[in-house]
Amino acid sequence: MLDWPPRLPLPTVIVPHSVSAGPTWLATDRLHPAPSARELDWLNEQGSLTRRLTALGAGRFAVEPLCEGWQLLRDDECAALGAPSGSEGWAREVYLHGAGQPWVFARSVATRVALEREPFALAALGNRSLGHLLFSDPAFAREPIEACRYPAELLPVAVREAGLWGRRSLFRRAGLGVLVAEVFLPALWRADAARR
Ligand SMILES: C=C(O[C@@H]1C=C(C(=O)O)C=C[C@H]1O)C(=O)O
Repeated sequence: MLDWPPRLPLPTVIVPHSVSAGPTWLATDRLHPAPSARELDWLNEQGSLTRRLTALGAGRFAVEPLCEGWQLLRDDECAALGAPSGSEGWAREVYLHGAGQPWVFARSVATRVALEREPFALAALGNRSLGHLLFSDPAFAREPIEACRYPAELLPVAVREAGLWGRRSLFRRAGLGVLVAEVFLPALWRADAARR
């Protein structure tokens, strides 16, 4: 029997998986569905998260560096930094631990061009909190906070989960922009609920 029309093999659709594109960030009052009041309270925190986590953990706060180095920044990061797509920058990824548990995953980035122009000790922080540096220097101005459901594939494997709330904001000092993104992990919500 003639096989006509020929049965073509199912097309293999290769969906390019680009982590370089990154998440879509929105102002916290434009998120849909809207976060709960408790989630918004954390997402909109204007003060130092380091300070708030330290208070929630009754003083038990620690920064655990996960990875740091030069890399090509994601498109959403370049856009927020006002840098050309594919710019190189320093990336610092850490857990912020409260009461001995990872409560927040944070990724902070700045372009190489900006760091060469306006030196800043981002690469030399180790387990000291970046928040102390940013909030103790009045020359830093913070831009509005944006949030998203942070893509699971951008999280460390140990805490990888879909749908976690992330927020970011840009801290500016002269020609330097430090973009700080923080993702709230389930242990933080449990600790916060237990405190209320
Ligand atoms: C920006 C702050 O600094 C925190 C400290 C970080 C670090 O040490 O890498 C990263 C993100 C922060 O949440 C803050 O305390 O608000």
